[in-house]
Amino acid sequence: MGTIERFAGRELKAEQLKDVDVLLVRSITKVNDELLSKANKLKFVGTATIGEDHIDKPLLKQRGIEFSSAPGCNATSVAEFVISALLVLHDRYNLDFINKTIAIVGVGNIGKRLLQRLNTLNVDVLLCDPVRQDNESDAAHFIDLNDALARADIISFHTPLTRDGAHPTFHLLNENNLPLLKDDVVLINSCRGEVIDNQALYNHIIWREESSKPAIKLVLDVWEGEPNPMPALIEKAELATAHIAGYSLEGKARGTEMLYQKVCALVAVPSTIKLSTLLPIADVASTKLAQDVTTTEELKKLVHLVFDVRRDDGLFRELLNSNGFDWLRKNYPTRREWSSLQVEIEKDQQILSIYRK
Ligand SMILES: NC(=O)C1=CN([C@@H]2O[C@H](COP(=O)(O)OP(=O)(O)OC[C@H]3O[C@@H](n4cnc5c(N)ncnc54)[C@H](O)[C@@H]3O)[C@@H](O)[C@H]2O)C=CC1
Ligand SMILES: O=C(O)C(=O)[C@H](O)COP(=O)(O)O
Repeated sequence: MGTIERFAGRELKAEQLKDVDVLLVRSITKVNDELLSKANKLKFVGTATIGEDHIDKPLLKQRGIEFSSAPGCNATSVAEFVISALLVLHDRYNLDFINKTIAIVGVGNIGKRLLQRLNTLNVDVLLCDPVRQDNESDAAHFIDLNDALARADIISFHTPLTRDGAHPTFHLLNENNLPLLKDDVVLINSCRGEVIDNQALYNHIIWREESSKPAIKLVLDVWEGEPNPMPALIEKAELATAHIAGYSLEGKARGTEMLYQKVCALVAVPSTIKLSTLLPIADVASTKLAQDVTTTEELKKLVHLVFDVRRDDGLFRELLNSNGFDWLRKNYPTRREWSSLQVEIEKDQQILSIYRK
């Protein structure tokens, strides 16, 4: 479709965009006025990500530059990251999330996929999404944030990072509402680090320790100040990872394919490459069970056969200081989604692909 020049995500300079028609980025490239100051021919900006907070969209609109992100591309990956993490906590503390109340804050593509999986397991779920609540007629099933924080045993954040509008999410969880959390709460953030005030969270953790209160069980994939997360907060996390919740092979490939389709349309070239032909067979592509999955322990074995987040937590703690946050993400080992595993239930000779979607 044209000449391709590659660049390191954080190092792109304005001068490199002179005479460039199409710019394709990921989340670590800030597309702003300074970067586009020499972009004299730019027609399209694409980000192979769900999040758009690194893109100055009003600027692109004002300059007549078309834009596309990759909505939902790695939503399944994040939802499966959350359940993999919850199953680690089951292993460590016999914490059976299936019998707990889970609040999903932000019920969009990721929140809905997480809800779908939790519904399959008959988990009691609370939903908080004031934007949808404002705009949908049947909004009765949404509750407000403070209610969710006070009632939930497990809270998982899946909002965009926004600083304006009716319901901004910057520091959504902060020193004012952290005290609402239950004593034995599990707190998961795999959306954007800035949605939780990290300093306030750390201060709250220390306050709990000094008050001999139970520790929050913390699962953090995203951090304020990336690529330099707060070391003291890492130490307090049950599971700490380098912004990889969306890093399944399928998720990355879907994001790339979505931009490929957009650029093909832009330059009026037929799209000929199909994602499905590019994905390799998973290392563990099939397994046999004597009977269907009926316990959390059995579910844990199956889910962790595909992806056990302790692998990524171990790499993060081992290599962050020597190799760095960006290196961990750039060298992320292959990880697949549940749909890559076919499960044969011997009992009744059925071939099931559990969790196909
Ligand atoms: N850690 C990772 O690797 C990844 C992180 N993400 C992050 O997760 C975010 C969510 O992804 P999706 O669910 O696909 O986006 P989405 O746009 O489909 O859903 C976001 C939902 O949050 C809701 N929301 C907005 N403001 C809110 C508020 N103040 N309180 C509660 N809900 C609010 C929206 O109404 C929407 O329903 C992305 O914007 C991105 O920042 C996404 C993919 C991977
Ligand atoms: O899709 C999103 O939004 C994410 O947070 C991705 O995980 C970002 O991945 P990179 O673009 O930082 O590789």
